[in-house]
Amino acid sequence: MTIRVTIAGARGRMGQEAVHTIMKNPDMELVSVLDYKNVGKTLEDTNLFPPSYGAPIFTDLTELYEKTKPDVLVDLTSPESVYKHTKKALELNIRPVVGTTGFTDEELEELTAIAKTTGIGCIIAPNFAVGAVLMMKFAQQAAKYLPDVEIIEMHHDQKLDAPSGTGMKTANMISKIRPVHEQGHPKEKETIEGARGADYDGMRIHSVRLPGLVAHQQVLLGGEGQLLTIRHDSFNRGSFMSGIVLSVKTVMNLKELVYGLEHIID
Ligand SMILES: NC(=O)C1=CN([C@@H]2O[C@H](COP(=O)(O)OP(=O)(O)OC[C@H]3O[C@@H](n4cnc5c(N)ncnc54)[C@H](OP(=O)(O)O)[C@@H]3O)[C@@H](O)[C@H]2O)C=CC1
Ligand SMILES: O=C(O)C1=N[C@H](C(=O)O)C[C@H](O)C1
Repeated sequence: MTIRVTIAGARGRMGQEAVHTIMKNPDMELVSVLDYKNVGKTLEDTNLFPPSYGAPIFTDLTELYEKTKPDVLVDLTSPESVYKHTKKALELNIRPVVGTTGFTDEELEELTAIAKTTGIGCIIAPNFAVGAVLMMKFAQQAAKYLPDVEIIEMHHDQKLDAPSGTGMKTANMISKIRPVHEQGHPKEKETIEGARGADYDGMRIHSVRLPGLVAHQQVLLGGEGQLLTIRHDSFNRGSFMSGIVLSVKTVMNLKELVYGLEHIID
């Protein structure tokens, strides 16, 4: 069976790469695009894609669903719009595969509840690169033995959210096995606010934004007389594409929300 896919965010850095990936996949068909520009036109009219890319562009997800009946919505947009898109897709019986980051814990809880009630599959993956998923899993394992952890995530300077979804997910995974405790000196004081980074259960997350970077993270685990560094680098957005393909295929057989690619690669 061919999986009918729609994409939100097709003009973006990730979206363009994902459009090519879906178009090349023999098991998938790109049936439409959700956007607020070029509405009523097709992807080829954006001048970003070859003439054969004829997927029609809609701004309203209900109309898009009625006219093109997608099985899956791949969302690669922005922290502002992703929650609304995901919720609406679940209500319309379209399975969301979400790469967009910036969800609050409350939003994730609410979407999990909606997916459970409706029985519609949904995958929210803060990082689709298999190496990044392994980095998070290895860091979680290591934190059992070295529970003093600092996370340094480094991204291109066009990124909207901080900390990154990957940084947040790493801290979340580690917090499941690491007892909450403050790190550093109990009397430490920041001379400049933010110097010690964001605080996640006592773990510090530092966000670097520079031109030239794509997506990189290192997890530092310190112990008496030793330091373990676990690092992952995405040098281009091709690194995320196999995770998107796997998610689109897997979500077809899910009946609940899965948060993180680690739950589906095993
Ligand atoms: N899970 C993963 O593995 C990865 C996740 N990401 C995440 O994916 C998201 C996108 O990243 P990136 O491609 O770099 O960002 P870009 O800004 O390059 O692309 C986002 C695109 O979405 C469009 N857009 C914004 N709002 C809407 C909307 N309501 N409907 C339709 N389209 C919309 C934007 O249009 P316009 O610019 O005109 O507003 C833009 O074209 C980010 O949250 C990022 O963190 C990125 C890489 C990997
Ligand atoms: O915005 C990006 O580029 C990326 N966003 C995701 C995140 O916030 O973790 C995934 C990857 O790091 C690239």
